[in-house]
Amino acid sequence: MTNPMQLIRAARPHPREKLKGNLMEWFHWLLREAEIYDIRYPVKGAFVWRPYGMKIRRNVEAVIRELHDSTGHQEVLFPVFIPYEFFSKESQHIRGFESEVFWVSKGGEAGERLILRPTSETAMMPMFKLWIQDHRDLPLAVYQIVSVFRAETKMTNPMIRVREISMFKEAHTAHADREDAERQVRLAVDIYKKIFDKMCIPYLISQRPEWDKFAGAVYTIAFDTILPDGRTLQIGTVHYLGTNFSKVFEVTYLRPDGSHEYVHTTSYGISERSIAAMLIIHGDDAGTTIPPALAPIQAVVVPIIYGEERKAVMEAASSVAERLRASGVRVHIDDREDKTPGWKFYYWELKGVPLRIEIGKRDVEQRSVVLARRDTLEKYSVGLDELEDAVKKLLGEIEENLRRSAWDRLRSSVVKAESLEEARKALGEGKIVEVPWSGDNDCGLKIDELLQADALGIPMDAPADVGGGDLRDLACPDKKASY
Ligand SMILES: Nc1ncnc2c1ncn2[C@@H]1O[C@H](COS(=O)(=O)NC(=O)[C@@H](N)CS)[C@@H](O)[C@H]1O
Repeated sequence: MTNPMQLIRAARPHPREKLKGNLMEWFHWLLREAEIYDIRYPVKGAFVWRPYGMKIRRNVEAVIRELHDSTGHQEVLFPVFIPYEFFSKESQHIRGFESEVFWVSKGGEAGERLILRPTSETAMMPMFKLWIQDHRDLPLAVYQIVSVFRAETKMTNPMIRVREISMFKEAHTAHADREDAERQVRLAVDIYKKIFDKMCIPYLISQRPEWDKFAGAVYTIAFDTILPDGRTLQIGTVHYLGTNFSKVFEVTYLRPDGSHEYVHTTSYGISERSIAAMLIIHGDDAGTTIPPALAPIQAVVVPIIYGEERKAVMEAASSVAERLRASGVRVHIDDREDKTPGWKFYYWELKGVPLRIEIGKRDVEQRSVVLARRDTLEKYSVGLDELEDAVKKLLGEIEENLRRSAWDRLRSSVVKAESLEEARKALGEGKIVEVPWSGDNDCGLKIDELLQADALGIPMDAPADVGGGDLRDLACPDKKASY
């Protein structure tokens, strides 16, 4: 049998030059031109999801729901209003969010002070108190995918830093003790790895330093990715909250020995920022490539028609689309008569459709089709008999290539430094630098200051006490000869 797939155009991926210029200018161009999201809505930090964007978002939500529903989480829906007296109970939490809450200024009962949830720990705790009586009610794990509201003081940025976070998946869990709560933390980290792996987003996992953890948390584990301009983006966080919230909300459970104990809680969140990361990381000068698992259209059929053979070509195109649909591929035929094939190629590349199927008169005669990959731009000629297998094989290769090349780029952005000079040089080259740290906070802050950089935290694949290396005194030069 002849090789079912003949390579007819070698790989020559689109350049990524425009992303290196002004990344956010490119990103806003993509959102507008690919009709994903409209940033013209006249409220600061609030934006519109257009139909194509909504389809991408629903696919991401489906992955998030599946991974939560299959690991013991129950989906709930809480009110958007939180009484201020609830919100202000946990001192660290209120300090961390006070300046960012939206207030309901009218419509509440006389004197009732309501805020719009910035996150829902203080909305859920009073209900956990009602739902949890004894150890048999634990562990409790709920999640919701809702809008939350933060009057971000920093500059807002479409889909990345918004004031109505409209795809905020927040999970909240309660446990009998720290050990079980930390089991949940490890489960949450694993769920986030799976979500980002599906989105082909590479990540660094670190435990945030004390001075940069979530307000009210005992500790925060964060997923960061690295954008083409070298900036890091926090795309998900997992918090162990200890009994900080259960104490102030008096959420206890009856133990078998008759004593009452405070529950230990966790919370973990991800938002539309992860979709922004996916679109940017797989972006290029012609648009983006949406990983097949999340692509609203996985294969777009473009009939190549010049003149009278329209009927034969369109019949072949419909038959190819039907066969692929029947095999579970999300496929679309672009049969617009007022657009040329070239225009259509550009249009669907912009929207990130991972695979294009071209069918012309010659293909009909030879009973073959042309498959064009969006990521490498390679083109193959495939016999109709091999259609479904070839399409599925290529979609798998595209996903694998997107993931691997994104990880390669991330790994090449992180270097270890053994001296202050090395660290400074690497930072100057836009790298992420890993330096040994004693774990002492003052030292950590001093390292930030000396290097004029913000610490992401302790790499999670390293033990918590990352001490070691002679840079541990870096931040405390008075204790040691300076460099
Ligand atoms: N203004 C924002 N716009 C878009 N995404 C945001 C914004 N603020 C936070 N996020 C995303 O939401 C995730 C969770 O937010 S958080 O503040 O870190 N954590 C919480 O709110 C916890 N209650 C867990 S649900 C962050 O990791 C970040 O990826």
